[in-house]
Amino acid sequence: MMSCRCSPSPRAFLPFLYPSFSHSNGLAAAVAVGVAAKRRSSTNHAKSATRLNPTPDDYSMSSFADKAKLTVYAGAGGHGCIAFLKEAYVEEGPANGGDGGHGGNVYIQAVHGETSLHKLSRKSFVRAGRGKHGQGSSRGGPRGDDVVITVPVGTILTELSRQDPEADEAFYQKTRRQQKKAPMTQNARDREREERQAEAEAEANEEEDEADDKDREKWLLYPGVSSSEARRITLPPLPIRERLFTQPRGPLHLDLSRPTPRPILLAAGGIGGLGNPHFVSKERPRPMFATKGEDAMSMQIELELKLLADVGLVGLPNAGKSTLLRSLSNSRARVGSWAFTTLQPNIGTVVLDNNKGRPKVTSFRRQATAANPIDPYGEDDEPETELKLRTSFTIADIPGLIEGAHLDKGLGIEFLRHVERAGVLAFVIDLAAGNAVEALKALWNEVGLYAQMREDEERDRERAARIDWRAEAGTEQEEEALHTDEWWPPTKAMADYIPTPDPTGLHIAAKPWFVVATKGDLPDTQENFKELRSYLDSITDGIEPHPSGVKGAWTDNCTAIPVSAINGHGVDRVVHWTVGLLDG
Ligand SMILES: Nc1nc2c(ncn2[C@@H]2O[C@H](COP(=O)(O)OP(=O)(O)OP(=O)(O)O)[C@@H](O)[C@H]2O)c(=O)[nH]1
Ligand SMILES: [Mg+2]
Repeated sequence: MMSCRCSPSPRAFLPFLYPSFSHSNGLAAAVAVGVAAKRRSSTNHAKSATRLNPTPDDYSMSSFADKAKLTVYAGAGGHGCIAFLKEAYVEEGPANGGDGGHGGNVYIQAVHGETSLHKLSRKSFVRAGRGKHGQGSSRGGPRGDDVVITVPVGTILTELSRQDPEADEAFYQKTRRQQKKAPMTQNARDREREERQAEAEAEANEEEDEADDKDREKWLLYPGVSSSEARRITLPPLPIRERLFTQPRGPLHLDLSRPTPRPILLAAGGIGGLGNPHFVSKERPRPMFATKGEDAMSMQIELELKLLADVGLVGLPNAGKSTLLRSLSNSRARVGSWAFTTLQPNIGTVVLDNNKGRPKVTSFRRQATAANPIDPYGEDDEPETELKLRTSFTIADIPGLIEGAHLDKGLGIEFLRHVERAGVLAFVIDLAAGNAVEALKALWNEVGLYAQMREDEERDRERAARIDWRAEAGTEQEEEALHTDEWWPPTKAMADYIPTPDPTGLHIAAKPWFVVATKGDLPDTQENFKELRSYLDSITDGIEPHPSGVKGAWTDNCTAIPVSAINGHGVDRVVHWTVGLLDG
């Protein structure tokens, strides 16, 4: 049996959270001195294992991945069929080849319940089903199966590149038409030009042949047709057809920060080919050809998950973040008395009234109204919202930051992107591990540098998006397409649009924040706390600048809450304070 290493009374652990005990009670003071003598580090692993002071192997393992790169393939269309009715006494039956089925689509949907991209990160591609070929007796091929990629809420999709045979074809046809028009505008009197025209025509003829060959590739001929017969067959012009679903224009950038009620189309399936009955005419009662199905389009995408928690815990390694998360929620985050115990982010849910003694906190959150549930393309910046009673909030605990994290020291600052979207930041500072003010400044410095880096990246991305590579950009066709295409909002005319950049770092520094001064049970921490609190007061009063140095940052009410997470003391104040900040 394990010996009880717990102090019999909480007083010994709380020299300043409950200062009256340590001063009025001589015994408690003596115990506190004893504890101080035993303490080598600021950690507390000399106590018996409890839920808040677990053994390092008492944690729930979760597979977590926050990035995935995938190639998505839409389904290709099935080929049309060349068939004729065969019946007794009907010698040459009419054409009855069925059409090919359309290819399946690839969709993406953000859902609650998914928490990680780990399943997708193990895949390199996602493929929708291809349309089946048409068959005789006018049997059309069934459509290919659609695929829905489900991702956690908070995923950002960025399109890296795409191969779209239909867009390539449209581009090719367009350049062909332009080349055909060009000779007509030649000046007939200019001999030199005439010569060049002749040359151009010869070239054009060659190209025409090539084009014919290209068009021929899109046809299927009856297998019984010999090659000499095949050459003699005159094929009708290729029918102009549209995909069943309109392919959204690229490059896509979707911020799935809310659940999407319906899947969003990423890659539209190819069109199925036409069976031979479509080409029956007076002159050609038995067409020996059908069209092939369209090749599938493919797209390379990058998925990046930014966890969507209401509160983000930021702290140095070993500060006590995971213990705090455990004390606030049912989380089973790993706790250990060494740096970098936490290697992957943990999310915990704080239930506001769990009927287990936590005082009921009434809080309201804004959420999109049912009438205006989601705008997946981020066009609608200010969706209509309604107030809903908040029953819980979520906290993200991430690996500890060290000084120089922006230089990729420690685990780097990659994980900060998970707290970047949090409504409130809570800086967890170990009162027993050196000067708390210095620790807070160091943390804010790293957060500020990270914010700058992200803003630079974002600006580069926007700049790249401003270059419109499409062939039809700014032309009549584009205008037309914009009006007929209801699904996809018009692309922003970016060339003359220069976004006014936010002051550097402000998107994080503008968030409300507070400090959780933890390990308050350890002795000699009171002075440190006092200094921290007076520093925070002077920030609120405008005497000291914001610790990140960013101008215009949030300094409305900077405070520090002393807690002893390991004993669960003071954590209710953290809940109340957080809710106050979240409600704004
Ligand atoms: N005395 C005391 N010890 C604490 C308290 N909170 C955490 N600890 C101890 O501090 C050590 C580190 O705690 P963790 O919660 O793992 O710290 P962390 O910030 O998550 O660490 P990393 O994940 O490595 O960044 C553990 O040994 C805890 O038992 C506290 O309030 N009082
Ligand atoms: Mg941890």
